[in-house]
Order: sequence, then C-alpha cells, then structure tokens
Amino acid sequence: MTRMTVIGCGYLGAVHAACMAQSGHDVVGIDVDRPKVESLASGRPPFFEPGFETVLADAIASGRLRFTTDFAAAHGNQVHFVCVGTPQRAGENAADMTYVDAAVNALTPHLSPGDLVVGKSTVPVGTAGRLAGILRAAEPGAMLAWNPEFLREGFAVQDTLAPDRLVYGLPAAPADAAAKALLDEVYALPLSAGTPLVTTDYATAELVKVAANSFLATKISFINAMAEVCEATGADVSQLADAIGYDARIGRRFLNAGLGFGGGCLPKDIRAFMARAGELGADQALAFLREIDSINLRRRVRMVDLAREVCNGSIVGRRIAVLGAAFKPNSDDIRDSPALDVATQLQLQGATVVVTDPEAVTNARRASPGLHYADTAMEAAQDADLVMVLTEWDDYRSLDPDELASVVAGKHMLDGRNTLDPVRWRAAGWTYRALGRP
Ligand SMILES: NC(=O)c1ccc[n+]([C@@H]2O[C@H](COP(=O)([O-])OP(=O)(O)OC[C@H]3O[C@@H](n4cnc5c(N)ncnc54)[C@H](O)[C@@H]3O)[C@@H](O)[C@H]2O)c1
Ligand SMILES: O=c1ccn([C@@H]2O[C@H](COP(=O)(O)OP(=O)(O)O[C@H]3O[C@H](CO)[C@@H](O)[C@H](O)[C@H]3O)[C@@H](O)[C@H]2O)c(=O)[nH]1
Repeated sequence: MTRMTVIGCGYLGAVHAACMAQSGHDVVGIDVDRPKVESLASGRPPFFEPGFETVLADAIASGRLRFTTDFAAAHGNQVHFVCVGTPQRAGENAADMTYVDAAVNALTPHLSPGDLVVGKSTVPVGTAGRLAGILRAAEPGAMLAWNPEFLREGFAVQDTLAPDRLVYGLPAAPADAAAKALLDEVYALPLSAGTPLVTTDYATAELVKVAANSFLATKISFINAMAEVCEATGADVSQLADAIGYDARIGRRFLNAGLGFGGGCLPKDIRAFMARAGELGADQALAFLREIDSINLRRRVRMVDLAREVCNGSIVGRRIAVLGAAFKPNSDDIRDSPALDVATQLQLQGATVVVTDPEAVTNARRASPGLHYADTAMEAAQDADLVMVLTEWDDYRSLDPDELASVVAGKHMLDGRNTLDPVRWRAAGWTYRALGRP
C-alpha cells in the first residue's frame, strides 16, 4: 500500500484517484475547484464516465479515498501525481502550463525527502526537466518521474485498472532505482498481470504521449482524406476502411471516417506538439500535423455544406435536429466537440437547431446557450426538416426510422459518423447522406 496524492481531479485525476484506492492504496485527491471536491467527496461524479460512480463509491466506503482543496493533505504521502489540465493557450497553439506550474508550486512546501512527484498531465517535451529543477530547489531529497496517461474517455476505468502499457520517465541515477521501486509498488496490480513496461528518460516519456496522440489523429485524418476522395468519385469509405483494415499492418481501429476528432486531447495535443517542435527548431518534422488538423476541421465545414445541399441550397429558417453533443459517445465531455461545433455553425447560418445527447446536454447548454435543447431524439426531431447524427451513441444507432418518421417534417437523415445502416433508412423512405459514402 502506498500513501499518495492526486492533484487535479478532472476526467483523468478523479478516475486515477478512485482506481488507485480500489487497487489498495491510500489516496487523497486535491483540486482547487471546491464544488468538484465536494461532489467527489460525497460520491457524486462531477462528470459522466461509465463505471466511475461505482468505483468512486466503493473507494470512499473503503476509507482509502478522500478529497480536499487543502494542499497540506499531501504532507506525509510518498507519491504525488500531477493530473491538472494543460489546455490550448487562448489564440495560440501552445499548451497553457500555468495549472501545472501552480500545482507544483503549491505542492513543494509539503514535500519530504524521498517523496516522488509523478507527472501525468500531457506536457511539452522538456517540462519534466524544468520541473525537476524547481523541485530540487524546494526539497533536494524529492524525486520526479514522468508517467504519461493513455486512458480513453468512455473507457477510463478499465484503461486505468488494466492499461495496455506503462511508461516511466525516470530521473538520472542514482535516484532512478528508488523512483522505479515506488512506481512498481503503485502499479503492482497491472505489472503482476503482465502489463508491458517501458522505462526511459523524461524526454522520451513526454514524447511517447504526444507521438501516440499524433499517430491516432493522423490515422483518423488519413481515412477522412480518403473520404473526401470517395465523395469525389462515388466510392464508399466505410468499405474502403474495412478492406484496408484487414491488413494487420494497418488495422481497422481508428479508421472510422466522419466528422473527425475532437475532445480535450487530440486537437490541442497535436497543436501543442507543433508549437513545441517550432521552439526546438524541428517544426519541419511536424509540418504534416498542420495538414492533419486542416483535414479534420474541413470535415465540419463539409458537414454544414451537406446539410445545405440536403435542404435544397439553404438552411435559413430550416429546423434541424442534431443528435449528439459530446465529442464521442459514452462521455459528457463537450471540449472541442465536432457535433456542437457543427450545431453552432448551422444555427449561426440561419437554421433553428435542436440538440440532444444522452449525457452532455447540461454541459452543452452551459457552453452554447444559443442553441435549443431536447431530452430525447424523438423530441429533438419534432417537426425537423433534417435530422443529423453527429455523435455515434448506441441510442441513435438503434433508432427506428418509422418511429422517427412519424414526428419529422421531412425524412432527411445526415449521418455524420457513418454509424447508421443506409439500407434500413432508405428502405423506410428516408434520404440518407453521409460523409464519404454514396
Ligand atoms: N481526459 C483524458 O482522457 C486524458 C487522458 C490522458 C491524459 N490527459 C491529460 O491529463 C491532463 C488533465 O486532463 P483532464 O481531461 O483531466 O482535465 P480536466 O480539466 O477535466 O481536469 C483538470 C483538473 O485540474 C484542476 N486544477 C487546475 N489547476 C489546479 C491546481 N493548481 N491545483 C489543483 N487542481 C487544479 C481543475 O480544477 C480540474 O478539476 C491534461 O494534461 C490532459 O491532456 C487527459
Ligand atoms: O476512428 C475514429 C476514432 C475516433 N474518432 C474521433 O476521435 C476523437 C478522439 O477519440 P478517442 O481517442 O477515442 O478519445 P479520447 O478519450 O480523446 O482519447 C484520446 O486522447 C486521450 C488523452 O490524451 C488519450 O489518453 C487516448 O489514448 C486517446 O485515444 C473523438 O472525437 C472520436 O469521435 C474518429 O473520428 N474516428
């Protein structure tokens, strides 16, 4: 059992804290957001993540997990995870490091010799080296490791309890052995289950994270570029993805064409990576990421154009139902959500847009109060001239075309995620259009 602190209790940190407690460790979660801390402390997740509520409740009931806003609670713990946000800086590509710096500065007065600070936030390469200097000045006996996190929202609990790999960016010898021993104790369960472990230096560990997200973004934009060509030729990008995906060297995962990637990670991480490469004089190496970003953003514009095409050239005054607000299914996260972005553009261009989502309406309403909202797909589709599926929730995949037809004004379906069966919808008398499919 390790006594640990988790600083920053958002989508990453709260799940990490609860899963660490579930794994037998003694955990205190620290966050500056008092309502969030109060919600977590009372066992109420401040966001939707499948399975999290149970893990949180069990961990609190076990007495091994508590939450506070007081950094003094870190005193006496051996390991301190830093999980605060690193969002895109306003008007720039670079990451905003103020939260990481503030967290480390608030932590240092409570450190003791032998403590290990573990960075989990996604950061520009070179951050760990810089933070190690700050720590050394404050508590020479403390150590720093970089341990990037690869969890996916929607699967955060399972990815935390059973990660597909662990990466330790360790300090230089002789501190490396003690740091590794503490991390091995923290991750004893996944390690004993055979989880692959890569031990390396700070810079490599930091780069593994942004390289992984850049690769994933590239895979998505690659298939979306193919979708653009498919549209120009009348070919079908879903069949193309299936066919190339059978090649084990390529693989079918992350080849779902559609509205492209959003969320609190891929878009801002590839931009921050480009910005950091620029600072390092390596901007040419990552020039391709600019194109990955452009292909991705182009999908949103194309989606709005397609809506206009379906509405005979104008969406002004048209009623459009948008099914989906979250950036992906099984999440309430609307950060850089392609669905919400498209809904906003449609509304700005004169349509009346009614948005629904199984979990994200509260967040969407807060971020985009100018849109209209409904609790269900049937409600959103009432009198709609056009229905658009922009987040591929199972609820929408299983919609009955005949039932939906009974409430709409026009039977026009735009599938922004290639998630519906065109044959079924067309057989029920709907016009069905999708990105990259005839
Ligand atoms: N969300 C994911 O799926 C995921 C996965 C892997 C890595 N990451 C990375 O993890 C980091 C956190 O992401 P997130 O999605 O959890 O963000 P988030 O915005 O959901 O959570 C960040 C939390 O940090 C808190 N915070 C800010 N400043 C603080 C301070 N000085 N002291 C204590 N708490 C503070 C905020 O109040 C918030 O609760 C980012 O670097 C992100 O790129 C996220
Ligand atoms: O074939 C696909 C797969 C995904 N997406 C979109 O890509 C975005 C990101 O999806 P996903 O990667 O599943 O979600 P995240 O939870 O943002 O997870 C990514 O970002 C995290 C934060 O860095 C990492 O930890 C994860 O490993 C990485 O997958 C979403 O908008 C998806 O709709 C597609 O358009 N097509």
